[in-house]
Amino acid sequence: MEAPQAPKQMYNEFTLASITHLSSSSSPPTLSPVARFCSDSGFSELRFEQGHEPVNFNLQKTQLFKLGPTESLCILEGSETVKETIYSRGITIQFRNKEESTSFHYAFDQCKKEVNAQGSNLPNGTALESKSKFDDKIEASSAKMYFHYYGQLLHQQNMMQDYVRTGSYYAAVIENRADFAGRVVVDVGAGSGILSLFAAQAGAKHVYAVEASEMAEYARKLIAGNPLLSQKITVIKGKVEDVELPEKADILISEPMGTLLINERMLESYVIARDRFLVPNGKMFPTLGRIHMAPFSDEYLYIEIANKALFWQQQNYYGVDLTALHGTAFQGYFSQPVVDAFDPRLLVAPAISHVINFTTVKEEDLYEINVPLKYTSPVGTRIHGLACWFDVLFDGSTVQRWLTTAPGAPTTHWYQLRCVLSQPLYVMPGQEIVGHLHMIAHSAQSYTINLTMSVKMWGPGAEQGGILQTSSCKLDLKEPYYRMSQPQAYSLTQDQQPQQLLQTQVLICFVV
Ligand SMILES: C[S@@+](CC[C@H](N)C(=O)[O-])C[C@H]1O[C@@H](n2cnc3c(N)ncnc32)[C@H](O)[C@@H]1O
Repeated sequence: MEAPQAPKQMYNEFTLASITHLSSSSSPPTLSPVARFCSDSGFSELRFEQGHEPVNFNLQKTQLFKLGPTESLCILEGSETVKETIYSRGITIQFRNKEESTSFHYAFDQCKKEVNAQGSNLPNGTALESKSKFDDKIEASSAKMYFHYYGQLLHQQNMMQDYVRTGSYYAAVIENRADFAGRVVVDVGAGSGILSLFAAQAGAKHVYAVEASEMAEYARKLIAGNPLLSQKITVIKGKVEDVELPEKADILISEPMGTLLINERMLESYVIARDRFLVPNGKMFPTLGRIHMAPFSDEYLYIEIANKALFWQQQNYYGVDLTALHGTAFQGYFSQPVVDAFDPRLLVAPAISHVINFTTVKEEDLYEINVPLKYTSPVGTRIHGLACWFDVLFDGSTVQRWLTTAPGAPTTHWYQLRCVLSQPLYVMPGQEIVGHLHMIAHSAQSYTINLTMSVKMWGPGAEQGGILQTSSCKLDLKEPYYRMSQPQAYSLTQDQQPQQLLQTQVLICFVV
């Protein structure tokens, strides 16, 4: 067969013999319509012009089939939704001759190739073509910023310099040599490659270090700089959702934890890597994670946040009354979770824990997490919200090791997180606090948090379960307020019973 002649110009115009819309096949075919490849609207389109009403087919979603030498069928997938049913649109094209048909098909294929090559770099920045499970659920702009961040050495250094974190990983690996020696390891999100190097030190047979960001190049360099270990490590640049590995892994190692454990949504990638690469009953380091939640009382923090909105209470800011925006600003400040290291004496009751077992959890289970809350306050105080932190377990065959981010424990770069209520709750000693912490994943690699806390009636009538006060807030885990103070000595004027609370905290953090 003769190779088709390239059309003189791409994005060409073709005069056709006729076109027929499949959805209105009873109407007579329109004569001498024009088909044009263009990108006027920012998308690459195939435009059919017939009279006044052009019909546009987005090339990303369009397929072209040959029905005969001069007849073709053009289908635009899923172009219309009627009552939740998705319909495609189709047009049969009659060409004036074989040559024009060939030329049109060639132009179509070339434009299609260009569109696919552009991928997520389309003019409006939207990724129309889903390439992987990751791209399906994560906004391209978020992923771009995320991997740009991790592609920089300074951010990898920041994590490596968290010695609580990195030291715990090192100890967990080296103390559990038996789990690594002679085994195939996959490092999920290898970053600088540091965990791969630990695994190689522990005698791994081979380590596949999978890293999606530009950091993969630095990891190669770092690993090559350690020749005794480098023979055993292969760096693979790509997302764990997409890459292929030559063999299955006996053990996965990863550091997929974000603020509150779940921020960044990397746990999902860890679970996908498990399903793609791990042998049945293979090990995962870390093995499980727990989110701990406890009510707290912190008058200073509350006032600090409320005061931020005071700016908007000015009635004469260069002659302008700002008060119309005070309410919005006030709510805005309370929609930011606070990240800092706080004194554990601020906790009002023992924590409740939500366990995520990485070896069994389904990826979808991480899309929405709902934790019922129930506490009894041992003291009378004002509750300002919910304090949260996490820990992970390395369930080694030799040693079980925990890495904790609890308040009062050595501070990590994750600190702790507090959801602050704009309406604090008053509790009496012995009163019950109930509520929910509801976390819903969003496409910017984080979660929307809905917190509701209620204080049940105390005293006569409490058996009826009446509710006195309810307070709730909605926060975006992606937009925290980094307060980052070191633990401070809090004065006893905050209605605290330090000794009792300290004991509570010790119980929560270290009895596992
Ligand atoms: C928290 S850092 C940990 C880096 C390194 N493992 C360490 O412990 O120092 C997470 C790393 O995983 C990478 N990453 C995140 N999601 C990924 C994915 N789906 N596929 C491959 N790498 C990913 C990030 O680019 C980042 O370098």
